[in-house]
Amino acid sequence: MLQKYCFKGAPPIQQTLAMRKYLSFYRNLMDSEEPIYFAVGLLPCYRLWVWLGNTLNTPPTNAYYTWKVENMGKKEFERISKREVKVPGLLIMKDVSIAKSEFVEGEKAVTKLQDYQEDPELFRYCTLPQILKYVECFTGPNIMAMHTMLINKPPDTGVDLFGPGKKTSRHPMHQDLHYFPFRPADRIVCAWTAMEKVHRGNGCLVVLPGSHHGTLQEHDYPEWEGGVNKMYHGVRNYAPDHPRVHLEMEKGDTVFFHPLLIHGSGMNQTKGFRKAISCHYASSDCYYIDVNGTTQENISNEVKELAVKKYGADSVSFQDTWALRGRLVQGERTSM
Ligand SMILES: CCCCCCCCCCCCCCCCCC(=O)SCCNC(=O)CCNC(=O)[C@H](O)C(C)(C)COP(=O)(O)OP(=O)(O)OC[C@H]1O[C@@H](n2cnc3c(N)ncnc32)[C@H](O)[C@@H]1OP(=O)(O)O
Ligand SMILES: O=C(O)CCC(=O)C(=O)O
Repeated sequence: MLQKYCFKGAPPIQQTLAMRKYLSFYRNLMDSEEPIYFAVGLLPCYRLWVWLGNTLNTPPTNAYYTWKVENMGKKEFERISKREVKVPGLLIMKDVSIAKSEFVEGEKAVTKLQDYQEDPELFRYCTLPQILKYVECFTGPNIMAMHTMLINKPPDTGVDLFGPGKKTSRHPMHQDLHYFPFRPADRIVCAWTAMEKVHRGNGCLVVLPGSHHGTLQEHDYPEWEGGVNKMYHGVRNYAPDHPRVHLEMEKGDTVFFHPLLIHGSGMNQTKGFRKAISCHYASSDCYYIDVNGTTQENISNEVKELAVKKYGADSVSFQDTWALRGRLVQGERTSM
């Protein structure tokens, strides 16, 4: 363990007065009280770790970076999934194959946290300098975090929980620009970070290289027998023989991609959940467009319907749903 945390030899740490007091407090508690008091006594420590994690600027080269990423983001995901914290505006989405099941609970029932921008712990991802330094190359200095997701791709093997291999964990091939009523496309970029090793077996991202040089295509629900998740539209026509690249990634690896890039993800054939966190950024100098009469009208209607149903916002426009959710992460909020 000492080696794992990069200690060389026995650490020459001497107890200070404060440390002695701290330890003797716990020792007394253990000696004189029921075990539950000890557990309660440790609670400030639980809060302290989170505070330390948030306060320390730990770059990916630091030996504790992986530990921190693993413990902070995943812990917050668990707390949200168990409804221990309630985050304003956040949608907790279940996979379509289990949406109506009462038997799957907690984090196993959650396929995606949509719009986590009001959760300080998760939103810290969108503000990481290590990410923003690349984002800025696309957006310029005024940066908005427009769309945030933590994706918990469920197993789709047909084992116990999810029925006989419905393949609903797949994400159809699509272009993210289909969802966005703002332009120009070249000032929008997605950062997608693997929260664990992702590979073909657990449904890594699949991309059609070069497709971002094309135009926005018509999207709709694919005709999948096992059902399709809400708003998982796919490109209607793309050349089936177009070369594909599977993005196999290590935990913490991040890919940045253009909103016209045709991409999706495969089915998760493992028994574990495949987690990734993402943010779509746009320059705050972008401008909103009217999508009525365009191929984006179908998604615009679905999003407005959802805004009415979930938030009672019946006069909200498609553009407003984005303006309300967008958060400035760097520079000035000029037009978005
Ligand atoms: C003012 C601010 C406004 C904010 C608006 C927010 C807009 C979100 C916009 C998303 C933009 C996405 C941009 C993405 C770009 C990247 C590409 C994607 O990820 S693309 C993908 C992006 N797409 C999204 O992220 C979708 C966003 N999520 C949602 O829309 C909701 O989670 C929900 C409606 C699917 C379920 O709400 P929930 O409260 O849990 O459920 P209920 O109990 O209310 O049940 C209602 C009915 O829905 C059924 N049902 C349940 N689950 C599913 C399912 N998975 N599939 C299908 N159906 C499902 C359920 O069985 C019931 O049916 P019935 O009994 O009435 O027959
Ligand atoms: O994480 C995935 O499985 C797919 C995510 C995706 O396609 C997207 O964020 O646009």
